[in-house]
Amino acid sequence: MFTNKLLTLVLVVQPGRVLLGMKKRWFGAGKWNGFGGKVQPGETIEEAARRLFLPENCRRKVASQWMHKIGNITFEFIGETELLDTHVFRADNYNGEPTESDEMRPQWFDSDKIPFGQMWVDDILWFPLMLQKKFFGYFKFQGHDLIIDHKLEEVEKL
Ligand SMILES: CNc1cc(N2CCN(C)CC2)nc(N)n1
Repeated sequence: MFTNKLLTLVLVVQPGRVLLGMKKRWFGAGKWNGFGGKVQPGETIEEAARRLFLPENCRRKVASQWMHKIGNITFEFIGETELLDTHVFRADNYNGEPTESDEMRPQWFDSDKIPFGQMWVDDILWFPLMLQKKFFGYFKFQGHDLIIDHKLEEVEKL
């Protein structure tokens, strides 16, 4: 019935600010979001998260525990048989200078000025959880802007 697409999402949360990127094309274009994409065959979810977040020249220099898993959100879109199994990471010790790519335009936001009006509508629901706990989420979407059902629970372990 459903197939599962493995995706990553990396958020950099520092005291008083969060790094987001404006998606410039394809799925989710025009929305601020964390950084991520598809997990390729043969790589782990963590490897994909690093590959998609860190530029090539930084990967070797960054320790593996540099990012840690904080959430797992499954997105279902009515009428589609592919679930988006999104693994969320935090990379708080990031002290690089984010650079624009053809996919994303990075920008720092004050924690109390997150642009939820220009983000996926689920984000306002789970962002508060990512600050201190780990969480499981499930969001059923009608189109791209309407959540018709969702579950969200904090967990000790993912
Ligand atoms: C459908 N709602 C979504 C999708 C989403 N995605 C889906 C696609 N990904 C590559 C990145 C993350 N991210 C958020 N924050 N909300």
